[in-house]
Amino acid sequence: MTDHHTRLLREDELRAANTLFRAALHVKPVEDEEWARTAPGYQPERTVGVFDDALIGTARSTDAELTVPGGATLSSAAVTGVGVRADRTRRGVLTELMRAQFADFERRGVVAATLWASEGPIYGRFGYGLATHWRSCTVDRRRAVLRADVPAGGEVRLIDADEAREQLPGINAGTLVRAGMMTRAPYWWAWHDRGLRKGEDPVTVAVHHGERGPDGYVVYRVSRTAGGSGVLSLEEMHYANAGAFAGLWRFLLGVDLVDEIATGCRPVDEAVEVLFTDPRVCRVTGGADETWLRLLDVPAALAARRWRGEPLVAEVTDPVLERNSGRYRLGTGGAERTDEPAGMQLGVDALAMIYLGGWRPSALGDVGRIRFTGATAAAAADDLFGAHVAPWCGTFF
Ligand SMILES: CC(=O)SCCNC(=O)CCNC(=O)[C@H](O)C(C)(C)COP(=O)(O)OP(=O)(O)OC[C@H]1O[C@@H](n2cnc3c(N)ncnc32)[C@H](O)[C@@H]1OP(=O)(O)O
Repeated sequence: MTDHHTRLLREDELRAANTLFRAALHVKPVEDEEWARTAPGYQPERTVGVFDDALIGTARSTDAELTVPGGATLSSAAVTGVGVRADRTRRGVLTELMRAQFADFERRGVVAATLWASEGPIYGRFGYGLATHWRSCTVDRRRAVLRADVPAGGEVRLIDADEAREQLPGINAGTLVRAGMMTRAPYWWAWHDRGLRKGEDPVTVAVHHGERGPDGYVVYRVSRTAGGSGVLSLEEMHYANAGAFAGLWRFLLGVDLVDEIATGCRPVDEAVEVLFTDPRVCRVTGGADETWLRLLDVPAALAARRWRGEPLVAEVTDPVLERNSGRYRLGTGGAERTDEPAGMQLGVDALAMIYLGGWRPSALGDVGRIRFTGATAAAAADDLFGAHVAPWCGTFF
């Protein structure tokens, strides 16, 4: 790119960035009242802009801690709000935004970045890899009968938007048990609060109380057609334990005037159908990629996660952040740089795909994304990177 400059935006420029982003998504600008509710969702010093004679591109992030296999967390950035003016696309503005963000993340010691991609081909070239997935189901509520062995769960109580603002951050923080889950900054909760207070259908928040207090919640809307059939759409369900999961489902099945419960974006291995005497009352309705992950500091990321099985040397190539390229010995003792010969060779985007356990390394080997040397390397990599639980973020940003 020529004739441009890139910098962090000032507070009085954030609304223009929001308008630009919305226009890039073909959505009209927010009104004044809505902007007052939107602005608190912008973390200061985290919105980048590219200018020529005006603002032509923007991207922002919020700080988060990302859970990795084994339960440790990484300092991370949740990237969103990426947009380039329609008359300035395909001339390197996004590339410049990514460069500026990566430089800022490096300065601040951020180890990983995640995002929800609007389109699949955009972010791989910058080293992001598709790391987590979701699936959605519809439960036929009138036919659904819980099995006798499903835990009873505790009491479920409705709370209003003010109580939700106060209580949900604490409850959510106790539920981040899966790899791929992230802490939510106050800026994220400001955005969530806005969502609770707008829209045609009322939003309901219900909290589960277990033996040790609040340990899960659901956020949902119910829409009813003129013919009278009702659909309960789950916007969020988070729980810290099996009792809360069962207790929340028991509550949802009891909500009146509902024919179907649409789960929204859930973990691919969440055993919803197994709750019911007839698993077929739960129909899988969709699935897609959830978050993309960029490992910005590969040595720190590899050192943080748990490894199982026999050691293996991985040779990583990172054309964008060259400092990450090199060989790493991975094993139960940890991860460290080495000169030993490699058993697997892969790009940093493929490393991001397998890092949280969302893909088997051997499956990526089958399609040419990872090269293995030696008869046992693929199986060893599957053991090393294997996760017992499917990674899932569960936070939209
Ligand atoms: C995390 C989020 O916020 S997701 C939301 C992302 N934003 C949107 O989808 C809004 C609509 N789209 C846009 O604003 C822009 O088209 C962007 C941000 C996706 C891309 O911005 P651009 O400035 O055009 O990207 P840039 O010119 O740097 O492209 C770099 C490369 O990516 C490719 N590329 C960029 N966008 C796309 C795309 N949507 N599909 C396929 N390839 C793409 C370009 O062709 C280019 O490839 P090349 O280097 O081989 O020529």
